[in-house]
Amino acid sequence: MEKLLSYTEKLAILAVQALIEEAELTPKPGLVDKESTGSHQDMSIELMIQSARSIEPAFREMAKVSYGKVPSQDLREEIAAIGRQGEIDMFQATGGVNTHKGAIWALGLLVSSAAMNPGETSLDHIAKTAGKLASFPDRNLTQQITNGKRVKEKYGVNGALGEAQQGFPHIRKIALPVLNNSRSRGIKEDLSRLNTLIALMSSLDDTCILHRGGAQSLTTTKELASEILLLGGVGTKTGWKILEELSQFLIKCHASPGGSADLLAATLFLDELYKNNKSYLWEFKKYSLIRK
Ligand SMILES: CC(C)(COP(=O)(O)OP(=O)(O)OC[C@H]1O[C@@H](n2cnc3c(N)ncnc32)[C@H](O)[C@@H]1O)[C@@H](O)C(=O)NCCC(=O)NCCS
Ligand SMILES: Nc1ncnc2c1ncn2[C@@H]1O[C@H](COP(=O)(O)OP(=O)(O)OP(=O)(O)O)[C@@H](O)[C@H]1O
Repeated sequence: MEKLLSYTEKLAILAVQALIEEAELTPKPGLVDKESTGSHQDMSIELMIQSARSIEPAFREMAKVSYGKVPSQDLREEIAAIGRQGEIDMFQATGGVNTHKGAIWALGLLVSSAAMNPGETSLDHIAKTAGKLASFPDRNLTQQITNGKRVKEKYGVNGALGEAQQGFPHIRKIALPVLNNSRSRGIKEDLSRLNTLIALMSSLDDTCILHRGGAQSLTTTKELASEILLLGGVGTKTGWKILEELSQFLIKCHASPGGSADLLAATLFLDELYKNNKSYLWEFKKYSLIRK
């Protein structure tokens, strides 16, 4: 019982920590960071941190109800109800500002999956299990029109729901490989994380960008982000110059890569989870040996 509580509690702490680390990563184009509020007039770094902390009880609850289970319709509905309460807590903490709706969705599913698979070190498996859970229908879905729904229909993109249902391919195939590759090339941690965000932005059909800036903003964002990667990343002089251009561009069209920011936070969560689960397994083996 003690082990169960400490593992699920830890998942919630790791998720909040990932959100805070994403918010604090500076600079980030169009997003709230320690030096700028990007394209967001109603947010600040303090608000982002307050918001992240307000979601911890929801993550803890999601982890608790998911522990040792497998994806099912019942669990999908339980997690959705907790997620919706998490959104209410977030809006209460921020005075009605949407700081982390997309993040609650992505991280909530991944926290649930990590709890379903205690000690699992295959991040692929964790992301795909989260995808299976997200694929059960949301039978309590409200008819409320969201920005995401509006642009998904208009531009025919998958958005946050599709990304999750496919098992988070942008995290598995782009973000985690870029993060690890940047680190192994000796690039500083902050720049490695920034390269990861840029890689996500070069490919994601981010409904946040679409709804504020339209199709041309998304195309230009992807082009500039791809150019940074082709130039060797943000650590190069020319890559950094294009990063500045990308930031100015996003601010000019009031657009923000909120979906990529959510997936960066989710990537940082999985990266820490991997380290945690490796030592969790080791502790578990040690404990079994002592018992024997
Ligand atoms: C699926 C969600 C995100 C609603 O999505 P919708 O498309 O209606 O868009 P909405 O504009 O409300 O929010 C979308 C947010 O997702 C992020 N996002 C945008 N594009 C993408 C993308 N391509 N991939 C991932 N995330 C994205 C952004 O942060 C954006 O703000 C979610 O809020 C939801 O359905 N919640 C119900 C509660 C639930 O089921 N929770 C379960 C797990 S917590
Ligand atoms: N550092 C960050 N800065 C800004 N947004 C972030 C950050 N990290 C994550 N996000 C995500 O971006 C989303 C907010 O984007 P946005 O303000 O465009 O949403 P909206 O409420 O749909 O739009 P609008 O404010 O135009 O009505 C949040 O759901 C959140 O998950």
